[in-house]
Amino acid sequence: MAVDYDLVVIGGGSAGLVVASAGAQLKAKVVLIEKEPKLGGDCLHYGCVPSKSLIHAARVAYDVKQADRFGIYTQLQEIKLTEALNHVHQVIDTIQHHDSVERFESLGVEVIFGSGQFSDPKTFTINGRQLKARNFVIATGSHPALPPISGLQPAGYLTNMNVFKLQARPAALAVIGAGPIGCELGQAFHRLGSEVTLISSRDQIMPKEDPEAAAVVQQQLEAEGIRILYGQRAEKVEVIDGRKHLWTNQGEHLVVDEILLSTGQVPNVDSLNLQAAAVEVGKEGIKVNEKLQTTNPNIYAAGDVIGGYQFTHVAGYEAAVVLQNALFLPTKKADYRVIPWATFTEPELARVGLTEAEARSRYDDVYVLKQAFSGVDRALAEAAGLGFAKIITRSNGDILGAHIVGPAAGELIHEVVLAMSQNLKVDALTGIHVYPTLAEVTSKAALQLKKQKYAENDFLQNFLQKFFEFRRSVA
Ligand SMILES: Cc1cc2nc3c(=O)[nH]c(=O)nc-3n(C[C@H](O)[C@H](O)[C@H](O)COP(=O)(O)OP(=O)(O)OC[C@H]3O[C@@H](n4cnc5c(N)ncnc54)[C@H](O)[C@@H]3O)c2cc1C
Ligand SMILES: NC(=O)c1ccc[n+]([C@@H]2O[C@H](COP(=O)([O-])OP(=O)(O)OC[C@H]3O[C@@H](n4cnc5c(N)ncnc54)[C@H](O)[C@@H]3O)[C@@H](O)[C@H]2O)c1
Repeated sequence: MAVDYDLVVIGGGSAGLVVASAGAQLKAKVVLIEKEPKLGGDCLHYGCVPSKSLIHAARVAYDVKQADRFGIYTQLQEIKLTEALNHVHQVIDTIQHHDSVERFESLGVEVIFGSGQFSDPKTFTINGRQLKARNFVIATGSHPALPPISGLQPAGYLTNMNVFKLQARPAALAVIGAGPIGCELGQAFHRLGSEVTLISSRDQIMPKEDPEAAAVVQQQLEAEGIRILYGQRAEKVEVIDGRKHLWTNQGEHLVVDEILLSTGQVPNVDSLNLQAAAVEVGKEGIKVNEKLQTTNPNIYAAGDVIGGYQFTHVAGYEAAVVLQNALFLPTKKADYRVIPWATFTEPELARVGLTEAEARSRYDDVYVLKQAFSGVDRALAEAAGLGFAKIITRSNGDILGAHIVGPAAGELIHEVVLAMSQNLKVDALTGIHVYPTLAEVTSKAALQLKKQKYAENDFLQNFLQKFFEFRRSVA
């Protein structure tokens, strides 16, 4: 049976845009469907871009407040949240040009706005049209989870979907959930003048991270004045005299002006009629195999909608895997061995590969190579000596993972990412680094393997001692 398209891509965000543009440039006939009136998805409109833009404004405010450390005395007169948010929206508008319909159409992609659904395993119906394609790609992303908190709905709450449209700064803000969204936005709002309480369901913030690295961020958040409630869950909310009263399961009672939810993301699958297409959904999202085929092999899925690593760069990587499999032979498997990510708090926290605990559960010969930023001259020059780099290796120098918490951690991690992706030994990171740079933290950490092994090797130390004694005696 002939079909109209090579690819129907559903969802115009990080994953869908890569599949659609690259597919069209490879001369496939591609249609892209987006339910919102703009392309770009969460990352551009409600996620990475607005959050990082607001974090930058917040950092400027913090630096101004801290300037007296360097003998610079200035008075911070006022912080206007709405003007900080203007910066956020200007950045979105600038990037939007790159994700414009015109640009995609000029690449040869047909763009349809609307919300459709599968009518059978080979047909997607939208705006009264039946689109038949050789392959489909579901890239519909995710939306914020709504935890079962009594009274939350009527009291009203913020999520990443509406927080960047606030018209006034909340004097007091409760942030429910201490994952990356809660920590990044909690610190940003606090620096912009809100009194912030972060509710962490665990006894540590950012539970997916190396505990020692997360503790450094935790220490900084608390030092700045953010209150963190540990091992507590928000349970009940009530509006009394115009303010939001929140109770936790430990009986803690907060009175705030706004509540920000950051309790995880849920895949966008409900309106697609996936049953008609024989596409199954699991606990985390659409079920896929290693080639990112759903339970219907002609339908692929990528990005947040399949759960797993919910990051823009992972969505882009999965899009590339899908593109190759859907347009050519389905032989490419997604490989998640070297996936980096960073949380853009200050200090930043970046990670790639295994944690120390994960590494020790798999191997007996694990080495932990650690270098504090307090031993990196450039970090001291910039008064940013908090944090460390930790590289996890095996005895033979194989790199299993790395965790960097400190200045520019999100940039610095890439040297380790390159080494891991190319299967280089940790020694490759000890090459000459420019002095004084923050990147020395990686080379100094990497050098620790040789140092630790030498410290363990009594035989070599004794041998060298005797060798030099002998040489002195015959000189
Ligand atoms: C506050 C926040 C900060 C973040 N910061 C970072 C960061 O710094 N770095 C990072 O790597 N990641 C970050 N992320 C995660 C990142 O935004 C997501 O992982 C990424 O956007 C996922 O891409 P996607 O293509 O799967 O989904 P999206 O980019 O959300 O795209 C999905 C698209 O599908 C559309 N859609 C949904 N349903 C339908 C339907 N039925 N029909 C048609 N279209 C539909 C949506 O409107 C959307 O345009 C952040 C997320 C949040 C919430
Ligand atoms: N810098 C980045 O790359 C970045 C930034 C922000 C978000 N993201 C992505 O967005 C995704 C979602 O982020 P997130 O922070 O919402 O999710 P998350 O799942 O990482 O963290 C949510 C936290 O909220 C807790 N929680 C759930 N219900 C609670 C309750 N009732 N009370 C208190 N705590 C509760 C959970 O236990 C969890 O620790 C992340 O997985 C990440 O991939 C990435």
